[in-house]
Amino acid sequence: MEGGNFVNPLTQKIGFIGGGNMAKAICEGIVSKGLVPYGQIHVSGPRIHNLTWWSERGCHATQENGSLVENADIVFISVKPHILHTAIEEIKKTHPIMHQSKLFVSILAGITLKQLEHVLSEFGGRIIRVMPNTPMTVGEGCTLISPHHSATQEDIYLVNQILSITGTCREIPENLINVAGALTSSGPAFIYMAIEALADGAVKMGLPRVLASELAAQMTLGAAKMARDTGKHTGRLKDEVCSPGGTTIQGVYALEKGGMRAAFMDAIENSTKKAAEMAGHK
Ligand SMILES: NC(=O)C1=CN([C@@H]2O[C@H](COP(=O)(O)OP(=O)(O)OC[C@H]3O[C@@H](n4cnc5c(N)ncnc54)[C@H](O)[C@@H]3O)[C@@H](O)[C@H]2O)C=CC1
Ligand SMILES: O=C(O)[C@@H]1CCC=N1
Repeated sequence: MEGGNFVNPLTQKIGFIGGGNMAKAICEGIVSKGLVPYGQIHVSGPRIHNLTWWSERGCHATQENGSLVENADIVFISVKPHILHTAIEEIKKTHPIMHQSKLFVSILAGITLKQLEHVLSEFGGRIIRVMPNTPMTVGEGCTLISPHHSATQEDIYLVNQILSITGTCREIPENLINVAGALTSSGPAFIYMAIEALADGAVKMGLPRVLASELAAQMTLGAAKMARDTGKHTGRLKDEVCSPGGTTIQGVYALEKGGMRAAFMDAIENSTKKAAEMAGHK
């Protein structure tokens, strides 16, 4: 699903168990597009003073994961994967029974639908596993979604609606979510490193830092749009930049000599393997 211009605001209350980087990115993305106001967003975390980012904006913050789940219609589980059990146990302690069936959306790397089903079984809720990325803060997210069989068509539509307003949202078989997530969710870190390294090179050659960083980011944005929108193979786009005996091919040679392609491939392999390890699969 692609984000469109017309926004039909949601009436549902959206909750986040864990108010860290990724939860903030989703919150910023959906509020800035007008899908929900801050006042319709709930968040929980172990220390209330760590939730000031949320309360300052008018979101409802609580230290109790149980009351968060009770108050929200859709619950994004957005803690670190190793905190999942603790966070869910905290709900059970204060709210062993939920009076309404909830929609749980896990953004946890590695954790499978089977594991989520097991952990959340007592709540009888519907479950969707997603893999978002932080660029949704600026409306250019790339989210993957793998619904559990407990999720209804309405649930899937709703979660698609929420996540596609901040970029794209693509349904994917669960067996591909670790590798696709390595590309889309970890990938931004790899690209930031590339942007930083390119800017460093320009600084080394005398360009002021601020200008180098700004130009590197804008250039990357343009190159990404070319790769996405022209329909041309990236190899052809590269060839169109490389004049015979020109400047660019000298840089291409340096990257090939430095093993740039193999390094990026290794990065995706390592991140994919780590996601499987997090689920307990070696
Ligand atoms: N950061 C990213 O780019 C992406 C992260 N994810 C996933 O999102 C999840 C969160 O990652 P980040 O936001 O980066 O981490 P983070 O460390 O910024 O956020 C985690 C939050 O959980 C809170 N927390 C800790 N214990 C808790 C508990 N018992 N109950 C409720 N909240 C608790 C922490 O105070 C913190 O605010 C992870 O599972 C990660 O795999 C997925 C895609 C991208
Ligand atoms: O590094 C991580 O584990 C998380 C999941 C994908 C992006 N950040």
